[in-house]
Amino acid sequence: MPHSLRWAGGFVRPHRSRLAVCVALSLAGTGIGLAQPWLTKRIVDDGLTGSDARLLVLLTLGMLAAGLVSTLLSGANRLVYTRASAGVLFAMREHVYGHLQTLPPRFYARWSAGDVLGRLDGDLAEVQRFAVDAPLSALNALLTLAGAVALMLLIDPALTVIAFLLLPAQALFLRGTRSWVERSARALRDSMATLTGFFVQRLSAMKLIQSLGAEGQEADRLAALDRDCLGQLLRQQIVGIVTGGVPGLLGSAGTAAVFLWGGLRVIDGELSLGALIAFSAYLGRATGPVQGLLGLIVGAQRARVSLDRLSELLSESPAVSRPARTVIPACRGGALSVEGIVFGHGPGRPVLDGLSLTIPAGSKVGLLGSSGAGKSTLTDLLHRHYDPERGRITLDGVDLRDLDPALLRRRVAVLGQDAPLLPGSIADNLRFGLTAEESTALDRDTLAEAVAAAQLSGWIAGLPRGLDTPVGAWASALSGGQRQRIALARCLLRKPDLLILDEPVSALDPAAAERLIADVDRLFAGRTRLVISHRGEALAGCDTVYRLEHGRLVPVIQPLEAACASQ
Ligand SMILES: Nc1ncnc2c1ncn2[C@@H]1O[C@H](COP(=O)(O)OP(=O)(O)OP(=O)(O)O)[C@@H](O)[C@H]1O
Repeated sequence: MPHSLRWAGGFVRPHRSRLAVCVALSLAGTGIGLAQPWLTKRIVDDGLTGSDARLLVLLTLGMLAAGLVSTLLSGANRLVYTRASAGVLFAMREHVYGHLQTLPPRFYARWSAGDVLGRLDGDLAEVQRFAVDAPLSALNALLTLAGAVALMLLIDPALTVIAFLLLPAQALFLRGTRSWVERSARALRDSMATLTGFFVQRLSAMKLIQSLGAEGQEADRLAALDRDCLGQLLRQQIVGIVTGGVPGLLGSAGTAAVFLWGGLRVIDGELSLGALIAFSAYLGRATGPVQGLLGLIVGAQRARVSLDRLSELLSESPAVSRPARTVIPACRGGALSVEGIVFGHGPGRPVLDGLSLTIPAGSKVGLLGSSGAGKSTLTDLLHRHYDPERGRITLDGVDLRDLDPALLRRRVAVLGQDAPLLPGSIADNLRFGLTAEESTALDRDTLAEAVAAAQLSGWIAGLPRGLDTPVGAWASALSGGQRQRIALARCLLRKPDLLILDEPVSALDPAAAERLIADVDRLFAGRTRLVISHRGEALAGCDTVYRLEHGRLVPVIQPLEAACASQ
């Protein structure tokens, strides 16, 4: 927790001056607010009782002016506060998203999108609220309380002691409910994350749900999740009612005691009526800050749960580290050398076990392997999502560990089987990943050339907005072949030294597959290519073909058709 609080504090610090302005504005507002009961006392005791009409007018005008200034101050305060608190939230979110971008595919295989989203959204907001609001509210409450208590002491010290006699009991009660509050907050957060996860998964699998006629079951599943979430919400409300209600009741008991004791003293003539009215008004002013301070105890307990949930996300570490000093390769031919690498997804279970592979610059090498043999794992290592446990991989003679990962991924392009696109236009997808300068330098003619080379010109010419046609949120309006070809054009624009084709034709019919491979061979002729596929047509024309077996590569010497058929 202290570590997590320090983490949250780091985002609040840059907004210190804005928050100080908020404190100053709210203190000024509080000061003006505190003058009001005093004005009331003067109106009752001096204006009314003393029958002084001129003083009465002056005091009521003073009250009006105080109200106006207080409204202006509170408006300005809200604007400055929103700027600071939104700034903190966005900075925290950018930090967590930045961290998520460093995590390996293994993380995304293990964590559900809903769970990550729940932490990125609800938990971050909870922490931000607490990190910004707690110090402000505590300071505000303490100062308001100090002002109100000072004035209450001035009016009647004994009555002040009576008013706050039950305060320790209120604080002790809230400390005692801590684990209950934390359990209910965590259960609610988990339940909401499950609901978010449900929508994320189901929306992307809607076609499958419809094709399997599973709409009814899915509606039932959602209703069950809703019921669980409702149960947690009600539980949270009960926690809120109890943790707010019991201290509130104790506070009311204090107020009742003030009226009883103070009233008796007014009857005995030991206290003026105006003094009791002013005292009770200050007590009213003090009740808010007291409840606010007590509420902070519960807020801290809830924020602790969210901080813990965020810490779990932030403690996930990247699988690879950036080199202390990056090496710039002397040449850029795309020669690849894999030297006896060992790698597994869990301890003692190597997927690649002493695998070696040499691809001379400019050659085309094929790779066969049954499902689960480790082909995608090898691709992930070549793109440095992971480092081998033993052995090394070099590109143009430089260990991948010594290359800037961003530069490596520019030089090694992967054309995978599902070619995902991002929301935006076709042109946006083609430019995706280029730096701002590269993107600006990329004119429409170059884009059109890449599109023509990837055999997309005819299709794009028929689209109403050409290259600016949006591909849709999940690009589901495009065929697998169209997505593949957009991805191919994108690869072309990046001019990689090594192109890895990981099951590039699995979504295509044989004729389309043959055309795509012929186009790749034409467009990337002379560049280094590693083609991973079960299909003979993808491996045709390879200089060498290997089979991945038991974590190692063996050269395929039999004819390709026979080798593919045996997969
Ligand atoms: N994130 C992961 N965590 C644990 N095990 C994993 C993970 N990713 C892959 N594996 C396991 O590693 C082995 C190799 O998987 P990989 O995806 O590399 O195989 P593949 O040859 O590409 O298979 P396919 O042709 O079916 O895509 C499999 O047994 C797989 O279950």
